Formats: sequence, C-alpha cells, structure tokens
Amino acid sequence: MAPRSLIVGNWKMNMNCLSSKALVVNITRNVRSIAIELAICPPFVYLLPVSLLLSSSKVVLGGQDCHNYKSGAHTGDIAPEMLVDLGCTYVILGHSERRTYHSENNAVIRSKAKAAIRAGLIPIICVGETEIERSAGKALEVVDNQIRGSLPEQINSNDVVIAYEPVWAIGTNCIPNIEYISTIHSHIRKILSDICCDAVNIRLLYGGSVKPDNAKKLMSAVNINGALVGSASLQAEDFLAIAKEMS
Ligand SMILES: O=C[C@H](O)COP(=O)(O)O
Repeated sequence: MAPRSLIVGNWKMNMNCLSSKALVVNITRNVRSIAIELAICPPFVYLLPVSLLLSSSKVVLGGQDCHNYKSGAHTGDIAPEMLVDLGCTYVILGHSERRTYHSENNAVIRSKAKAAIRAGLIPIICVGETEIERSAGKALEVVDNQIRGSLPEQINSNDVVIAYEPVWAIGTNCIPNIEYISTIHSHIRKILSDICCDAVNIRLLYGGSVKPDNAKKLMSAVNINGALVGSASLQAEDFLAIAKEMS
C-alpha cells in the first residue's frame, strides 16, 4: 500500500498577521472533505497565531527552515525545538531558495535534517536541478548528489519527506511532463533504497507551479505521494482544490 499522500503549503515570505489568520480559518472551515494530510508552513512570526487556530484541526503545521543547534548565540535563527514548541510537525529544509540565496550546501542541510529529526520534526528535504543543469542533461546526477549529500546516512521511512522541485518550474507556471517527473522520482526512490530498508514508504512530493488545473495530471506520475505548493497555497480555494485533485 502506498504511503498516505501529503500536500504542503509553503507560504514563503508572504502574508501578514491578519491575512494569515483569515487564510487558516478558510482552510480549516472547508477541510472536512479532504482525505489526505495537509500541512501549512507560514513565516516564523505567524506560526503562533496560526498554531492557535489549528489546535482542533486536522491540518498540521511546519516551519520553513531551522538551525542545526538547539540553542545558543545564533542571532536571527530558529532551533528545531522551538518549532516543536509551537506545535510544528514538519520543517522544510534545503529549499532551492535557501540553497541559492543563503548558500546552503548538502552538508548544512544534512546537519539540519539530523537536528530536526532529533527534535521530533519530520524534515521535508528539497532537491532539484536548475535550468542550466537540466539543459546539460545533468538532472539525475544533480538530484542524486543532493539526496546522497543532504539526507542523514541512514533513515527510517517515516523520518523524512522528499520534495523534488525542479528549480526551473518554481513560480514559472511551467511544469515538466509526467514522464520526466516519473523518471526522476523513480531514480530518487532507487537512491533512497540505499539508505533506507523501507524506501517504498518514504513520501515523495513534487513541487513547482502546482495549481488546481494540473494537480490531477501530476498525480499520474509514478512514485508521487503529494505536492509542495507555493503560490497556490496562499488562496484557501486553490490549496483545497489541489488537495481534492490529489486525493
Ligand atoms: O515550495 C514551493 C515551491 O517552491 C513551489 O512554488 P510555486 O508553487 O509557487 O511554483
């Protein structure tokens, strides 16, 4: 049996306190008919108000990043334990925007992933090739290196979630064809079997321009267990429509 599907909304650096609360209320009001797991990842400063509104909902919470230390002199950083303290289940790690604009490399992401798991979080570890790498025919090689370098050396299937996000598909309204996603996902599943004896049960998400009108088609890719959604997660109707299409 395939692992339970998961749709994650990454709000990135969007929303304010009022609009965050309104969005969560709209999602939770209409979530009853959704059978799969839903997670939302607001900016750090809105985790608390959102968390309070989610307390009796089946929607779970995640952070967008975390540090690899528990505490200490790390101005501006957030420890995984702090995310747990606010009720988070997940934390996104290694998003291409962090790899690119914050120079996060595989070693840093691996260290954060280990710290997150130790704290009781499930890291959603992002991998994916850039347009230049895709054009050079290096997508499989890039993803292979990122998976082998960013994940802990040994994992159980419920320790992590993997999100395959081709960088060229993020925010572009341009998604790869299903065969392309299937090829990469099958390769990822194969690599995962080297570090996890139960790799078939690791959830593997696709991310990059997921919208209500392409969600159903995306689910026909092989080895896909849900989506990491950016801009379409900022509207309750779109986010829930994607979840329905992927259920
Ligand atoms: O984390 C989400 C991804 O970067 C996808 O963003 P997008 O759905 O706006 O393309």
